[in-house]
Amino acid sequence: MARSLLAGHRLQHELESAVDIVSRASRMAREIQKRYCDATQTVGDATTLAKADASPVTIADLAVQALILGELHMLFPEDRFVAEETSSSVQDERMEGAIRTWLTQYSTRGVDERVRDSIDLGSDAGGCRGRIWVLDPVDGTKGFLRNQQFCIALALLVDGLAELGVLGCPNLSAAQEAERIASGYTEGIEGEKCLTIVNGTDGCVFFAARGAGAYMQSLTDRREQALPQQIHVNANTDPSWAVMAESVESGHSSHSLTGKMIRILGIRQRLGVDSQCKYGLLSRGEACVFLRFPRPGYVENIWDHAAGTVVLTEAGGRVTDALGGELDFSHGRKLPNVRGIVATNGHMHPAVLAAVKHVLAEDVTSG
Ligand SMILES: Nc1ncnc2c1ncn2[C@@H]1O[C@H](COP(=O)(O)O)[C@@H](OP(=O)(O)O)[C@H]1O
Ligand SMILES: [Mg+2]
Repeated sequence: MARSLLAGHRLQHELESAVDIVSRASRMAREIQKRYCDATQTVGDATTLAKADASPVTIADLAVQALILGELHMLFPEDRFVAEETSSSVQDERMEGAIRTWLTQYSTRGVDERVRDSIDLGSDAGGCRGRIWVLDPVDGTKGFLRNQQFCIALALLVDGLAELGVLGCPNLSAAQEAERIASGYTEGIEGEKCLTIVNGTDGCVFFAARGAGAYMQSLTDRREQALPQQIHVNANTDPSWAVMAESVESGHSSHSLTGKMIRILGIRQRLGVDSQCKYGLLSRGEACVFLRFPRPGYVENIWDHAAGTVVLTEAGGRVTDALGGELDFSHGRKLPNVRGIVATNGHMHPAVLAAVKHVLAEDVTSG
């Protein structure tokens, strides 16, 4: 696995451990999803509750956070953690018991007795000093509840710099071309295709270390199919071939703005995918552009981009804000002063930034 690929790398042990833990957490989350979620969005009562911001939080978020932070803390006791959930979302003893049952099956290091403590390890303020693991336990919670794509995203910051990134994508097949189908997630204009991805049977995990490349391996139990392979962005600059990935949820990213941007570029294929799976898709060459434009005033969380940024950058791509500035994960739990996320295969970055700038300027004038 990561062992042979990164032999001698100074963060080899960290990356190997992270890939192992995220892979187990991904299998666990997929099993929880299979059990509780269906395509009609009916979700078992015991698994869903509303946080103050009304986003759905499931047993999966909490169990994944407890598993990953609990195990990393045992391995690297001096390290700090920034993660999305807190133990205040563990409603009652029954829910805690359910989480513990899942951990007993998927943890190899016995974190099951300390569910709440493990979850609350993730409350660090972040910043520019020391080693900080950054976790989104279930990124794309809405996709999870629709029984579609979601992702377990883990990064390691060292003195504010994102050094490692791991993306566990339980429903994204490791096959180079994930099966796509037409989707009504957004309305395109005539001649535009709006697509989404069909759940695969194996799932995959992406991982990267700064300076050492990006890799992907299948989450299948079949060892011969689980060998890691190095991945690269595609070299495409032809818009007629290009695919733009974006959020399924228009509340997370304006489909109207991204539509205007791709029309300037001449891109005709839009791919709606939840979570940081989008960074993975660009990293293995299946999409050229990922655009994200939340409502003005929305401030991004570092756990929504840190892992994806390392993977895509190491695969040869670029990630910036709408003005072309690098994302800076050293300011705490948030990414302040970032308007829009622009990720590309690198080759298309200048053209995409120009189109983004044009549309945003028009938006301000008309707005
Ligand atoms: N109003 C909003 N605008 C932009 N992003 C939002 C949002 N509400 C939630 N999000 C973020 O968008 C992420 C999902 O992005 P995507 O649409 O690409 O799947 C969510 O991650 P979680 O699902 O981990 O909460 C959450 O952090
Ligand atoms: Mg998220």
